Amino acid sequence: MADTGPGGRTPTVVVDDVHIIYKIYGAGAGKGSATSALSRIANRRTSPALREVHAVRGISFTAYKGEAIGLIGSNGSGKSTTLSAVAGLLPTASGAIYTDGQPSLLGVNAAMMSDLTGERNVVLGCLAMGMSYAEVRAKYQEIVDFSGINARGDFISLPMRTYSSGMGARLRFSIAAAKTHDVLLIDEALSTGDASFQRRSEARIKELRREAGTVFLVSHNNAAIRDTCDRTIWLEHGVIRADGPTEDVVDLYEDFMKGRN
Ligand SMILES: Nc1ncnc2c1ncn2[C@@H]1O[C@H](COP(=O)(O)OP(=O)(O)OP(=O)(O)O)[C@@H](O)[C@H]1O
Repeated sequence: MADTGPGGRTPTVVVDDVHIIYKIYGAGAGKGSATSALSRIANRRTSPALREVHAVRGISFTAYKGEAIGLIGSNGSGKSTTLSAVAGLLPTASGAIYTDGQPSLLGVNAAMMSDLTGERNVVLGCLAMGMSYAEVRAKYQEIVDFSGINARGDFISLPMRTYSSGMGARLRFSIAAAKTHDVLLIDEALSTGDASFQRRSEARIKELRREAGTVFLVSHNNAAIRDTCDRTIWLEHGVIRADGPTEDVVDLYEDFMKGRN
């Protein structure tokens, strides 16, 4: 995918008429009432039926090098599903996704070892992103400082299960942001953490963008989307409602949400 696109821009992600369907096994029988659940348990019946959720319905877009793209839409509209598919973590039912380089998904649920200390998770996370031991050593202090985990005591040497959800999310963001990514996918990271961490992470996303990658940001925080992204894609019921300059798309989305309240 080294070819340049219109205007000499380099495409980094091409999503071509993608459909994503979740298959849920054993969710078909019973109406979900307490009595039907009790009767299933009493009769030792399982429910073998298969249900499908058509989460993404034929979306297409091309992302270019240097772009920061916001993904917005109401709950369940398919934003996280789209990001996971671009990261290669979910198969498409039809259509295709092409990426240039390795996309990295940074989600608030990104896997970390809760029984290991923050310190061990930093090392493992960096190694998993392909850094060498020498690079990890060089970056370690910067990551811990950026996360602010040690601001009120030596928390980095405690197991991650003792962290608040905001502290965990900050550490995940700090690890992922320590590396320059070809395609960085961020799911709601900016909505966790306090105001000063949000400011730092917004600044870091801008830096990552300058360092040439493409950034996708899923967020319900429209102010963060306006600050960070120049282009925004609005998804609703798995379909793209608008794709264009952030100001225009967020305005349309806000009008739509006002109309629903
Ligand atoms: N693991 C899963 N199994 C089955 N269905 C799922 C799964 N994850 C998401 N879905 C369904 O897919 C649809 C899209 O969900 P998704 O999480 O992508 O939405 P979202 O726009 O990110 O929502 P939110 O803003 O609430 O985070 C929803 O109908 C949801 O119920």
